Amino acid sequence: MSLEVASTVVRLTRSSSFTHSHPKALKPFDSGEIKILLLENVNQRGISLLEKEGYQVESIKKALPEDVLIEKIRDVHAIGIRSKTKLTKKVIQEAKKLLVIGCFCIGTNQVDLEAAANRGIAVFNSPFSNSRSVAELIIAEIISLSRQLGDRNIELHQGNWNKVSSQCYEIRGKTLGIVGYGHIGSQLSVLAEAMGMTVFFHDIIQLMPMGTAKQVNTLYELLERSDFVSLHVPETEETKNMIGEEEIARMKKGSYLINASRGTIVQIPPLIKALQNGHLLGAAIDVFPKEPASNGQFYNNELNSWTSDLLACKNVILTPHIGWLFLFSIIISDNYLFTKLFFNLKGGSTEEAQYMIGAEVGAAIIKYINCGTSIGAVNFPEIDLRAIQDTDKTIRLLFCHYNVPGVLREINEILSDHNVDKQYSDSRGNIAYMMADISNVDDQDIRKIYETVSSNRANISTRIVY
Ligand SMILES: NC(=O)c1ccc[n+]([C@@H]2O[C@H](COP(=O)([O-])OP(=O)(O)OC[C@H]3O[C@@H](n4cnc5c(N)ncnc54)[C@H](O)[C@@H]3O)[C@@H](O)[C@H]2O)c1
Ligand SMILES: O=C(O)[C@H](O)COP(=O)(O)O
Repeated sequence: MSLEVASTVVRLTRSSSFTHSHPKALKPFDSGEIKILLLENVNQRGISLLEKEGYQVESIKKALPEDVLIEKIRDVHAIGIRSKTKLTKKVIQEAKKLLVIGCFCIGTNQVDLEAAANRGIAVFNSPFSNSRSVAELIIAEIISLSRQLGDRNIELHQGNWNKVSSQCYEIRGKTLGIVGYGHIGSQLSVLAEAMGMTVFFHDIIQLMPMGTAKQVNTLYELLERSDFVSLHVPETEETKNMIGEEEIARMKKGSYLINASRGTIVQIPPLIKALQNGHLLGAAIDVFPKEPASNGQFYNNELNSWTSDLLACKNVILTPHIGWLFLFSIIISDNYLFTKLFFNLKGGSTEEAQYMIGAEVGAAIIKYINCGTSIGAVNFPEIDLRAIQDTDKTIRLLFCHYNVPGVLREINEILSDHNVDKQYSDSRGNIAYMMADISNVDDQDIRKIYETVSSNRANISTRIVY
């Protein structure tokens, strides 16, 4: 079998018995050939799962610059990233062997999802493994802002005893406005109500409120009614620059803004102005338009031109995109509140969230490579079939193609000499994906099926697992 075919073929472990039918454990045709690149310090759980499959796994702790990424991605069948790695159309076009992208996080805005789908590359993420951790951080920030904890902490670390109660409040009875009432927003809603807050939320879809929370019709209505505004929308064309001068002006005088969603949602210069002139009493910002690729002394005006102005504002909590992490301790750096995080080895939510993400996304990558299962993909038709039983000579054809009329008839004509045990097909936009389990296929027929299907006019990618 040629390398080209081999790399698109996965072998099933065959059982010796026909009488006791069991699902076949799928194994890569030559697992040593499946190369996986993991970036941005993916959790060990994910690494171990992939290594256990026999894949060649390279794990790098940071995000890579585009030129290095392009060099590396050419050679791999799967890539695992987090929020910093930009998989643009340009990068994806270079990824000639890539089958699957695993986002070991919630957000998928860093990937050109359409470009990936057009190349037959499925993208998976972990939609809610870290939602609770973000919601808990927001509660900590609401209390910290309300009591000016960040500033008091900085002052005392500098030897300055400044016991004040002016403009420090309880959060009980205050109003929280949540923009984006998905996994995180709704968790936050429950926690905030338990702390005695009144919750309003705004979302583009009608959603069932948790507890006694109320959905409001417009963003402006939410901004005008809330003492605290917390943003939990994904980055989309509609949410970019969502909170600017006009929106901040609509916020109540003396209110607070919290952003742990994406750095492009809030325009920082008008926020700085509102903090300087006292319209807002404080802000907590976890995400920034530009973020460094790795840890280090990178948070300065070179990164974002307004950084020093933001650092100079009172009652501003700045954290390095750690919404999902468990806030373990707070220390002071030279001139601003800097949160130092420790992975909580005694069972804090950090380890839990990252372990769950590693397990979930790692498993999705394996199932896609070995079985073709695309359930949970964010850019791709979602299909699966029952496991192949241990009958001999059954293969699974995985055919990703453009959604054009007549293609399935053409493919089924190719398969008509064989017995199609089961078949499933679905489409999403112009991309369609078909899975077919075909029994009684001889070894030489596998190549023939692969070659005829992959040369179909609508072919994007064809794989066979057996
Ligand atoms: N800081 C962090 O470490 C961290 C961690 C996890 C997630 N995030 C970010 O938080 C975002 C939200 O996460 P989630 O899991 O709650 O997502 P989700 O998809 O469950 O919920 C997002 C909600 O926003 C709504 N929405 C979309 N566009 C909107 C708009 N224009 N106006 C109002 N509502 C809109 C959606 O309908 C949905 O209900 C993620 O996309 C990610 O970017 C950040
Ligand atoms: O999208 C997410 O899950 C968060 O923004 C966290 O991203 P990270 O894994 O890069 O920290």
